[in-house]
Amino acid sequence: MEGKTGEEMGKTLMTETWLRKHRLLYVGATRHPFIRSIRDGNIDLSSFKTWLGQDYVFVRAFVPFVASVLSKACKGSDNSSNDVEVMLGGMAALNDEIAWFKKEASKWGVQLSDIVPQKANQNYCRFLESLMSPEVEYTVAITAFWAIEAVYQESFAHCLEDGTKPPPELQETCQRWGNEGFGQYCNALRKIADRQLEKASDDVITKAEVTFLRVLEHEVDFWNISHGGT
Ligand SMILES: Cc1ncc(CNC=O)c(N)n1
Repeated sequence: MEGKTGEEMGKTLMTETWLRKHRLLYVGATRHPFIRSIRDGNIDLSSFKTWLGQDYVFVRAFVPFVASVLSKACKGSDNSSNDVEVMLGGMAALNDEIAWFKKEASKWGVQLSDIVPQKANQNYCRFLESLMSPEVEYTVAITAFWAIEAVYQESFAHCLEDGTKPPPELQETCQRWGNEGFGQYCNALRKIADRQLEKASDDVITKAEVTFLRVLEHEVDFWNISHGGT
């Protein structure tokens, strides 16, 4: 064992522990009926349009959240230059994503300026705002960031697996979050979160775990919007 790092010895990282412990909720967030209906090709297109408009609102609120995590990274850790680069890549992708939402909305006849955020969306955005407070530790914020991205990555990658038949007009959506590059980006965020969690106090670890669970719950509620939730 001498000279080996924890990872080489197969030490279980915190995110792995949580994904096992909270498996049911994680599966609920990543295998939601909305995602299943895309994967199986029987999605009702009005649900898709609802999701599109609501997600645009969410993504706009997500940008300042990402900026706040990036700002915390600059202040904190010794590995900050790696962390900042990973997140800057995420910011660039968000710029592209907002342009994509506009293009997609016009394709589907969704008027983005008319979107009224639904209750679950408002709650999720308010939660993001609470995480932007300077009192929220970098470790807690990066855990939330990873979880938010990972849910979308895993959900849409699921729609691209062999034997699935997402409608051709939704392929691009699935690719956007289900592609390999986005998967690698999520892994990079996860590594940062695990590294931070390894050196965190019990108190911060507990806060991060609660935050992780809140993200999963908000994601489930968000998917529910497209199925007529409010
Ligand atoms: C509700 C929700 N969660 C996560 C994402 C993925 N992050 C950025 O696009 C998203 N677009 N929407």
